[in-house]
Amino acid sequence: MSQQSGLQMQTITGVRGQFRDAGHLPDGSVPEVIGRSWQRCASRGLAMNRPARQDPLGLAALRRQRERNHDLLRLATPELDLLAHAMADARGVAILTDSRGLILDARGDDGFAGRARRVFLQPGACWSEEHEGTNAVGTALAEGGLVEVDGAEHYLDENRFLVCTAMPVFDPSGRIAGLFDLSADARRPQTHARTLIRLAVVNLEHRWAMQAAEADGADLLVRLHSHPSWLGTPHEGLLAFRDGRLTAANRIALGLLGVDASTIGETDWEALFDGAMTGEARLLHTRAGGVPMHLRVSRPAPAAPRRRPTPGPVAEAQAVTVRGGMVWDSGTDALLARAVRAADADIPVLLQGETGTGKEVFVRALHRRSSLADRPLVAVNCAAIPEGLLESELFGYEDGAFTGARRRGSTGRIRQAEGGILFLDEIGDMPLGLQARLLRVLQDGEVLPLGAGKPVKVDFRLVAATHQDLKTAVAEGRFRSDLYYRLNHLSVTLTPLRDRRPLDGIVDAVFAATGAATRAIRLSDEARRRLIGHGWPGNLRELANLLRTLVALADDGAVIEAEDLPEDIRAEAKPNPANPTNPMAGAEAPAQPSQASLVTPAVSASPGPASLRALTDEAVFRALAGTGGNISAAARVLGIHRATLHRRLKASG
Ligand SMILES: Nc1ncnc2c1ncn2[C@@H]1O[C@H](COP(=O)(O)OP(=O)(O)OP(=O)(O)O)[C@@H](O)[C@H]1O
Repeated sequence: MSQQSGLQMQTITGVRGQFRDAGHLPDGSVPEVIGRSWQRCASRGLAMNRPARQDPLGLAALRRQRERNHDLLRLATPELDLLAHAMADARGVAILTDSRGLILDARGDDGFAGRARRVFLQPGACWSEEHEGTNAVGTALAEGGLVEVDGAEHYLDENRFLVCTAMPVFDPSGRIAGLFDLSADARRPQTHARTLIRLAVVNLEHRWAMQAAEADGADLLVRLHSHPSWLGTPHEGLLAFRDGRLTAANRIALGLLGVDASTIGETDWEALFDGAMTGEARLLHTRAGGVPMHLRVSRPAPAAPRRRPTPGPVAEAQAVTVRGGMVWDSGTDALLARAVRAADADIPVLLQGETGTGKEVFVRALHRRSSLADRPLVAVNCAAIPEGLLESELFGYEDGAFTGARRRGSTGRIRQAEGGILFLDEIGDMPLGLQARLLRVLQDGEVLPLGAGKPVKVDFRLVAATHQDLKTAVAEGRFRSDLYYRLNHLSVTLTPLRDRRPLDGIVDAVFAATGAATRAIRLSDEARRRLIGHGWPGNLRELANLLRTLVALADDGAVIEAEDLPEDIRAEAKPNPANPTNPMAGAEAPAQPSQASLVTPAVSASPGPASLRALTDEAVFRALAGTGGNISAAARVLGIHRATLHRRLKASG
């Protein structure tokens, strides 16, 4: 996304005026795609100054729409999770809509989500051009491709505070099935939205085409590209045939063949290729355009074989479930059920656990399952906000409360959580002075914004989390005992990964949640044993990051071997499922364990320069998403200099 400079802003404001008053749009004054959209809006009689007007669906109706788009929602979850993670830090939201622009899911920064709701950028609202004029969602659907709408390029005056990038998702029959959108405040630079969204769409469409080939009983799967080293990456073309007839394709394949979606279900091999359907790897010419294409032909991967049950009680082996891409062992599931009951009964929940055990994931699941699912969840990481800012961030301030305050004051995060859940992460890091103020809010049910004369009533449920041992912090005088007792009504401690059971089931489920099976990627028995025997000082974060990266970097059909694992996991002498002697067990985890070594397979396994580019894109996407879009952190994860990463993003953005 580009951020409009002050000058551009003035110019476009002038252009808006001319267009509104005289219907005149000077050549080159706005991007062509924006100009076309403004013309469409004007011809529908839409006025630029029309106030936000929407009638978002209620919960039951929205649920029905979500059920109707069940395949899209299920398949898009991993990408939406990653995009939401990136947007949480970029202070924006990631959105998934249906094919008409109805918002099915919106996640990311809660503060921005609150502002977005004021213009109905929220689940249940429809952002087609008919409803909202020029906007990334509606305009990308109208144009059928990636569209960015920045600030005053929005048609309605009210939407000018937004900068949005959107791209439609095509299903394997070539129809628009939905769309990803990244929206944020137009004043914040969002430099990598285009790259993130493109990679998300390419990944999703590739996975969808693979699944469709399997589900439709295709007897032939064809991967194609003009350059052979792109084969086996999400950037390859995919075609599925049954009895010689084309039954599914991804958008890349249609583009490479120079045909449109109407050929799916209608055309056969001979109409597409200038050569017979024989052999496994071939170079054939396309009928349309005669371009030479490298093909890899295979039978679609059969459903992944079930593992033989591992020793141990059957009930344990079944006690791992995957929901929304997250993995729940029955022990943690039972803790979640208790925490939901407590939150529903307005009992504060205190969540403790080592770093990476999934505390934040737990709280988001708690919110979704609780009776407050349609109310706000406002998350504040007390360790991430500088001490001097935390007070105003939490409690808000009145107009002109202090120098530098935004003119119109700020409600503060506590009041934003009104009617919902306030999640105070890393509460052990809250300075003592603020602990006293927070205690007062909890006791009195009212908050006094900075510079305000009188307090404001508040009503919210509290969930607090920390990786510190709060009892010790109290004993050492770093945490107020009265606040500790106030928070600690229901205390939930998330078990470190090394002590969770069944650990083999968790490793298998986290691996399955990466979507490995749809690309026929397997773990060798030795690699799996090593993973089960590792001490996992970084807990679920370390396991999930490692498996996602290994799968992203592997070729389709590959077997991930023990040699592909990072040095510290490979080097562990005696794999042992319970791993009680692991020297790292119980130690404070490093901030980003093993991550420098994660990228090794990307380089060593890459088959060629073009393919390396695709794999790098994938690794960059994962690293950015995994670090909330933070360039420096992503560069560290990838083991490259941040300037190199900037350059790479510019090149692909
Ligand atoms: N139940 C789960 N299933 C699969 N992956 C998970 C699960 N919980 C956590 N993860 C992975 O671990 C990462 C970190 O989770 P989360 O941020 O919730 O941990 P945390 O305990 O809050 O960590 P910290 O204390 O460092 O803030 C997630 O982004 C996800 O990749």
